[in-house]
Amino acid sequence: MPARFITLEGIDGAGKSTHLTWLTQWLARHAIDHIITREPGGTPLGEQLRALLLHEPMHLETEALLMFAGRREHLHQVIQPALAAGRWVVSDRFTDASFAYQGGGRGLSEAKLRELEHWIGGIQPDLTLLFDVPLAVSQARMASSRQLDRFEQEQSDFHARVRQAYLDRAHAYPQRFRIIDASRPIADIHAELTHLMETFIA
Ligand SMILES: Nc1ncnc2c1ncn2[C@@H]1O[C@H](COP(=O)(O)OP(=O)(O)OP(=O)(O)O)[C@@H](O)[C@H]1O
Ligand SMILES: Cc1cn([C@H]2C[C@H](O)[C@@H](COP(=O)(O)O)O2)c(=O)[nH]c1=O
Repeated sequence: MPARFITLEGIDGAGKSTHLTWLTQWLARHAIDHIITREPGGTPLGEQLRALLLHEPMHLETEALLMFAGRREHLHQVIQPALAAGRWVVSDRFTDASFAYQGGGRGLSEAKLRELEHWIGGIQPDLTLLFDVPLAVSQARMASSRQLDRFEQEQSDFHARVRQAYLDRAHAYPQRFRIIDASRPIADIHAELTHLMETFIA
């Protein structure tokens, strides 16, 4: 089976981390050699950029450039070598997050985002799991979590635009996106993921 590149996306508090744990166990049960990584982050430099991006105020274009700078390094150091070695890569967020947050959320033009994507030689995931929840659900989940970062602290209209941008991308790229209603009980979501992953590897 060729190595596959899978990404997990969704607004903050949608449940990505919860389902990433499940997916890691599913891959291990199927003896699929894989790595788990994340954005922003995934490399030592990327993790330093993550700390800045999540906590330091900055211009929108600086934010977008740093997201893509970290992604360039991530592709070069981690993602492409793993795929070339036959290992699956699962990334907690990737380029779709820039289109959703810097594009939909903050209003950076799609043309600029596409240019950055092209510039770093961005690849497309084979499968993108979009965990979709209404805002009220994500906000209730975030309320019970740790200290909120710069993105999580944004107003609800920001998160509404991010959600809509994700859904628009999912509809624009139906061949790789799967929209998962993540407002359901965790067991129901994992049953759907089981079916989805079995179909994906068939
Ligand atoms: N389907 C669900 N039903 C009920 N609670 C859930 C569900 N999914 C996740 N949760 C809970 O919601 C909280 C947030 O989940 P999680 O950390 O997985 O979200 P996340 O999308 O990864 O957030 P972030 O990206 O901000 O880390 C956790 O307490 C988790 O247990
Ligand atoms: C890759 C990427 C991420 N973001 C934002 C989205 C989240 O609010 C944070 C990361 O936090 P998480 O708990 O790891 O989900 O970063 C972004 O705005 N643009 C991006 O390209």
